[in-house]
Amino acid sequence: MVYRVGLLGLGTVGTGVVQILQRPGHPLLRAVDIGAVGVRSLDKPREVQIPPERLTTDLERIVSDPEIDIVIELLGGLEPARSLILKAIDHGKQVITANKAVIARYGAEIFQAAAQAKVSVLLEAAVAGGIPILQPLQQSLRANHLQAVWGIINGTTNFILSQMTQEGISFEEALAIAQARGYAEADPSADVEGWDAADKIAILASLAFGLPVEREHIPCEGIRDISATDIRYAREWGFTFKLLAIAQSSPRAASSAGPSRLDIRVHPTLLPLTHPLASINGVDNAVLVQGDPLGQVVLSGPGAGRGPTASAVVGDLLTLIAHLQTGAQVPNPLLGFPPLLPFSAGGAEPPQLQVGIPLAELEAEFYVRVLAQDQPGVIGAIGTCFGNHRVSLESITQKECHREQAEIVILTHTVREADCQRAIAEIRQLPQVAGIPGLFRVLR
Ligand SMILES: NC(=O)C1=CN([C@@H]2O[C@H](COP(=O)(O)OP(=O)(O)OC[C@H]3O[C@@H](n4cnc5c(N)ncnc54)[C@H](O)[C@@H]3O)[C@@H](O)[C@H]2O)C=CC1
Ligand SMILES: N[C@@H](CC=O)C(=O)O
Ligand code: NA
Repeated sequence: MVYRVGLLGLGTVGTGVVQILQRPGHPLLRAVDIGAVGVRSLDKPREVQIPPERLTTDLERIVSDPEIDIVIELLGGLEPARSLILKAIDHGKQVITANKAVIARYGAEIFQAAAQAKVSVLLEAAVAGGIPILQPLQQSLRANHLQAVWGIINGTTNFILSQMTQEGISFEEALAIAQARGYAEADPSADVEGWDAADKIAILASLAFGLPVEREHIPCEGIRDISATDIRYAREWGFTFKLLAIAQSSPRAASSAGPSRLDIRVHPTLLPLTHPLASINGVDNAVLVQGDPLGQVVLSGPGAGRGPTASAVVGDLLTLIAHLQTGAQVPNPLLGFPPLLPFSAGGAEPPQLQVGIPLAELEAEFYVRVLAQDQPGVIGAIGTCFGNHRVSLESITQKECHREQAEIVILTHTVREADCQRAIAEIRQLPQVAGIPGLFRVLR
């Protein structure tokens, strides 16, 4: 039996998929025929050889072609990717995609359509590139009550932060390298602003906690405000910067009768150098899963790039073919979008989790860098502002002084974010203060 694949998109990942399929390392892949490849331009020079009659700009035709069994969507962006996936499902095709942006927003629609059409939609490549994480969450880890998923799940930003830390190169230089290596999204704002990590944590949380996660409800901050100075000071204090995506159940307050809440967010974070995620560098990603009775598991590896991402896509293809050969359907991973996935094994009730907690209500330690006139009493004035809002300080240090401006760096104890923000607003009003260029959460 031959399985005919229709490939949509022949960019970084699409080319990697063709390269694997043209030199198959697994006998099952010899049953795969690349029947059609949808591209934007027929004349563009390619790194892989595709018979010209199989290249087409008519992507609609591929997803409705009765000869095609499996559609692999590697276009990126929301449209036409979403419509093509839905049309492929409608025509009874199995679908593989790496498109987290589409799944995070339209997962419910897509998985409902797939359930109706009795086809599978697989997306291991969409989260953490080459690291197998969706399958483990769906199967090997299912016996647990999952409590937390913390991830470094954007390769571009982890690469940029690592390069700025280790090589001392600028943000722009590091981003240009990440783009040249094929890590970044077509619009790298999605990486830099944290939107791509938010798409991925929406998918992970939906799967881990078995409930729908509205993408817009995820507070999201990117890495643009992290300067080389902050990286250096953080290092001196034993911390490193990471763009963390967090999803964790947060027990309800004793006074509240409401449901427990799902704390879900993306933001730059200072982690102690001893933290299990602190040593994840370069384009690598890592996902830390905490559950009961499991404890903690960390899966790490290459999170972006041609080879690793294509490896995940072709892994899904193998899973699909193995199932098709026995007539079985691969269980769809994301039925948690509508809350159908049980929270734990054994048919327990789905959790009553309210999704999203405003950042102001959360607690963290904070790193703050203040620029102020180098005058007697300025540290005292800053300390008083923090004290006025019940923000206790672990450390307040004057660092370097440039043209009579001192850099004062503060590390708070664990405080409510709203209190810290009120203190910061008051500090900004001090006549000696010129600005607060650095304000970041510290998690341990
Ligand atoms: N590059 C990476 O490291 C990773 C990428 N992904 C995802 O994989 C997907 C593909 O990413 P890349 O290969 O990096 O992107 P890319 O931009 O290198 O490739 C996309 C290709 O699709 C083509 N395309 C886009 N819209 C089209 C249309 N309407 N008609 C015909 N062709 C069209 C583009 O011309 C381009 O050649 C995206 O969803 C991305 O988020 C996921 C994990 C890692
Ligand atoms: N742009 C993404 C690609 C993989 O998902 C990233 O940098 O992680
Ligand atoms: Na993956």
